[in-house]
Amino acid sequence: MLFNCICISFSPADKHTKQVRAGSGVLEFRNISHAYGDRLAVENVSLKARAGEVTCLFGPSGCGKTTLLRLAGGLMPVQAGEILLDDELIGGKGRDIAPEKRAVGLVFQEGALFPHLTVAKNVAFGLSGPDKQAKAAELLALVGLAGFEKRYPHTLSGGQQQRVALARALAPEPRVLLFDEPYASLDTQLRRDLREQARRMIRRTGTIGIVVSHDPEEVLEMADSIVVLEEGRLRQSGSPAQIHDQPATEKIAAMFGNGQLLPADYSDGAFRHVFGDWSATCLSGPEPVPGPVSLVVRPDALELVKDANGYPVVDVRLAGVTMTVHVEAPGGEGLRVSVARSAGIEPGERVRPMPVPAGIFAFARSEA
Ligand SMILES: Nc1ncnc2c1ncn2[C@@H]1O[C@H](COP(=O)(O)OP(=O)(O)OP(=O)(O)O)[C@@H](O)[C@H]1O
Repeated sequence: MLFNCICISFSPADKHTKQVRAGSGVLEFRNISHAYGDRLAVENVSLKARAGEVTCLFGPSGCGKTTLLRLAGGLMPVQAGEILLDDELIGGKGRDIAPEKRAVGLVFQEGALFPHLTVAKNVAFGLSGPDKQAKAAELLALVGLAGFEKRYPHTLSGGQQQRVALARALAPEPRVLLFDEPYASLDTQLRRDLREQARRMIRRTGTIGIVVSHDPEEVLEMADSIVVLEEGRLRQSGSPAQIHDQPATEKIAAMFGNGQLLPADYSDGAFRHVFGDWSATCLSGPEPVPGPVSLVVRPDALELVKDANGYPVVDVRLAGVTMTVHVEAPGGEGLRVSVARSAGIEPGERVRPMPVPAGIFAFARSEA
């Protein structure tokens, strides 16, 4: 994650802008590897981000997301592999185009605005020509901040500052917009509004949007395409639906959809575990080989059957239109189950968690 980095780099709209705006631009990472000293942070990553779309780089802390973003922005030279913008080499093979010549805009966490400049001057920074103030005003209106031109950053809320940062990044009509966890410090509703706004602007302007995030909810909401990284390697890429519905690994299955890991043994078409036996009809994806498996169980992939011989409900929490019921196995293992509020389940009752058909993921487990 890059913090408080005043680093908006771009070049004015160039001959390629029209092409990108028409929706044909692609930013491509080809076999990118990057090491800090002798420590490999990114290993042989290839991906394409397309114009008018949001591509989210997703993964746990330290998996290499920011490193890829910095390489795309030209903030570090490419050590191995190539970065191409519309088939033109911009980084790699000894050719590293300077950040200010890349037509790339960066949006970071709070603190990215120039504190001594008004909102309008922040947005117009880097623009030239007599109409730059008019253009700044137009962009501020687009991000819902008409009338804020003369204010200074410290008089704005965090969300307003981020909208100014978005307007400023968009001002020079960059071909690529890079976002590094830009809304991480803001409250949920504001984050949702700002994501939506950034998404609309990227679509409308035909910009290539790349967003770094470790928040699965944010990624599912914002992305057209998700790239999942683990320890510097690309683990899976695809649409939000593909990543959510056909996760390639146990970790990905668990990260999206609040998955819970449940060790089980698979044999004779049934999974045996601390909450009883489940038939293999619960399985989403390929059948595992018989033996130890890890089941990934999402709270909304289970139903609760009231059963005096079942497992105790130890807690019930409100979760919007649903309730989250915590069920406990004899050994203390817990399972969260999402049920309708009308289900009328109370702590102390006994229930049996049963999977909905095709709702559970199973992955081979090496240890017995
Ligand atoms: N300047 C640096 N010097 C040495 N190691 C670094 C440097 N920057 C990053 N790293 C290391 O490289 C790896 C990848 O870091 P990177 O910042 O790309 O991860 P990230 O996925 O963006 O993490 P986060 O979500 O925490 O920001 C980490 O192990 C990190 O410690």
